Amino acid sequence: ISEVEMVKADSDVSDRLTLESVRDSLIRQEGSIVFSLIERAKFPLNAPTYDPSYFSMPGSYGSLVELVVKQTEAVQAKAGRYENPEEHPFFPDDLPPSQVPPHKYPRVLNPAAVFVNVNKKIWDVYFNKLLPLFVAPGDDGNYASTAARDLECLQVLSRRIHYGKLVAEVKFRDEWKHYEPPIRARDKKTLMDLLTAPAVEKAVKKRVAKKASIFGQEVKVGDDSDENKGKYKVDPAVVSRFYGDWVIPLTKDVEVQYLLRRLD
Ligand SMILES: C=C(O[C@@H]1C=C(C(=O)O)C=C[C@H]1O)C(=O)O
Repeated sequence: ISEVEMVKADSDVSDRLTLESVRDSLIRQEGSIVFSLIERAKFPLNAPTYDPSYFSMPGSYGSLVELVVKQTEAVQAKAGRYENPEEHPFFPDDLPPSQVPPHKYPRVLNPAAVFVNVNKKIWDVYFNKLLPLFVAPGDDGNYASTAARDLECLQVLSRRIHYGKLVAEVKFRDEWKHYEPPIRARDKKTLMDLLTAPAVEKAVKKRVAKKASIFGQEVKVGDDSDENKGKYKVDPAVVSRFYGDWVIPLTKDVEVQYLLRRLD
């Protein structure tokens, strides 16, 4: 493929970038998030996964979940994962460089987008606010599998929340005349008001609750009893509240942070 075709393909991608296409992607990602939470909820809390004193090995990894996340990110960094502007590591310091030939990702975002990473906050919110609400208390010893499920949840949440960069980019392109003055004035409040769509947020919260109730219901064959009605693998109300309290606000935080750098 020639350089000219490459460039053309690139501009096609940014031409296709619309608020609708970005919102469609966010809707699809809801399914991945709900499924990942359901997978994690197959295990109880398994507190030793998060306890730095549970194990020790050379190098300072902290807890088992930190070991799994740091080492997995190191492997994935070598495989080129973080060259993709849609991927964000939880432990960006000391990551090894990519070992694979560079892929030419379409340049859609302002290059300053790389400085926006809210994964520290996502880590804190996931382990301290969300996890205790949707997993059963207890310990079944499956710590490695538990950490693997946590990593999956963290990665899909991070992807969704950092999609705020793309959301902000389309909103800026559609209405740059409105966005430019508050960006120059570093007026976060006005930016937040401009990018907020209350009706969309309300629909998102309703839809994720519905997805959690559909994807997480017990499916029985040959049993007409209502015994399992209303029993879900992950409580739809918890998912909806988590979206409203954290996922949406963090996405908007990413949007504002990105917009503040949009004219750099
Ligand atoms: C993502 C968007 O921006 C804001 C954040 C939303 C979200 O995180 O779901 C929804 C609506 C907006 O308030 C959007 O407009 O779609």
